[in-house]
Amino acid sequence: MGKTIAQKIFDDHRVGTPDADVQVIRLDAVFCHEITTPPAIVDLERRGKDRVFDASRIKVVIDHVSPAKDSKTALQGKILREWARRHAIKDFFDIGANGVCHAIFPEKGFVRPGYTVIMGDSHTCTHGAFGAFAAGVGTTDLEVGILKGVCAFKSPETIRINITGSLPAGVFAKDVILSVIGRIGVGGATNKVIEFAGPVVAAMDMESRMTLCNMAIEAGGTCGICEPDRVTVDYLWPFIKDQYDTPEAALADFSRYLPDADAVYANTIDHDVSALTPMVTYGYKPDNVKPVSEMTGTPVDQVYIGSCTNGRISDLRVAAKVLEGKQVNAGVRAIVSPATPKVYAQALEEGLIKTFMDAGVCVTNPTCGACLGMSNGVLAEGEVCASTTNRNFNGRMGKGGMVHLMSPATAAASAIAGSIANSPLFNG
Ligand SMILES: CC(C)[C@H](C(=O)O)[C@@H](O)C(=O)O
Ligand code: SF4
Repeated sequence: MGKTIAQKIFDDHRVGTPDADVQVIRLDAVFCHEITTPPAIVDLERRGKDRVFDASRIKVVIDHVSPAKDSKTALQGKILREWARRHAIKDFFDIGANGVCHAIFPEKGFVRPGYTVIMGDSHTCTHGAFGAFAAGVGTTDLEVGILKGVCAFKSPETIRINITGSLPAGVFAKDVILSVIGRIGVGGATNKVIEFAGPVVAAMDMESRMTLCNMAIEAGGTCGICEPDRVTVDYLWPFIKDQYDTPEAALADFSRYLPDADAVYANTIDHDVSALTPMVTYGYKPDNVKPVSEMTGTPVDQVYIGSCTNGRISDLRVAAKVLEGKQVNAGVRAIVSPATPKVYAQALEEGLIKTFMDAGVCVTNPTCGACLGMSNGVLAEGEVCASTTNRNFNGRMGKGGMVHLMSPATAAASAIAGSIANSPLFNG
């Protein structure tokens, strides 16, 4: 019987019985940030188990509230910092070098096709864009992962979503994933892996694939996975060139993880995007999705462009293209948070930061901050935010605040209009 990508990865990493419903797998990497790792560290210390399975496989960042905004967040950073130092964890990214976890770890080349990765963060699914199995876990699993380098998962069932047709101009990966979630619902992939495939995904760059996989969890998915291909190899080449003679050799190696033609899926969905228009959410669930044209004119108080979904350089380029020579509406405050220092530096070099500043946008340091309503742009009661993030839960960006999820192009256009608006990049 043929196998899916996740099944092949599990086959490579399984410790113990292959047929068990719950399978224990070896971990290639454990990622950590300052919100969920400190409780695991404190508990491990309390139990006399302050050890790590392999310091070189643990990657750590302070990203959610950075710089610290109060004594509580300062303490979270301190616990993580001291732990990383104590265990000689080399890959630790602190103020000045830190960025949003799901942007900075791929950028550093920490994720490879076939890898298994866990993190105490629900959007760990992002890393599946590289053909890896990457899942968010709770404190107990994180502790076991840190200590022993293994994690238990139910045998992965997979939904295959073939993105077919061709993407119209001005319609982006964010619109695709919003339309997919709108179609299958917030529970549509519960406890399943989503394989994103088809010609549209094959034509996407790695950043767009990360945007797709990032929101797999918003449909309940454990992980979103893309097939490793030449695009994956080219992105990773600087990090793997010592391991392989040629990119072709790397590709041949990674193709071990391609799904078999007769792989067995829980469900296969063909999702044609040829007639897709820019999408936006309207309620408090990520599957409350409509075309932007049906929400045009909805007033917004704040526009936020950033996060692990859409804070990468390609996102900033699109936003800057829309904002070039324009002004942010007087009734709106607009915030851009480049996701990593590298993204920030690149945006500076390309003049994107100047474009944002000239338009009246506030550019912050790389951090999650506003995305989860913790700092750098928290909404007041009753306020509305047009946002490139991934969650529109009630109060997500501030108690009593409303969030509309959209692409960077739509967010930038909404900043200019002062209300939800289609970008001029889309001429539908
Ligand atoms: C803080 C962390 C636990 C949380 C998550 O797991 O997703 C955060 O990143 C979020 O997006 O809400
Ligand atoms: S940017 Fe937002 S969604 Fe992503 S990890 Fe940070 S808080 Fe979570």
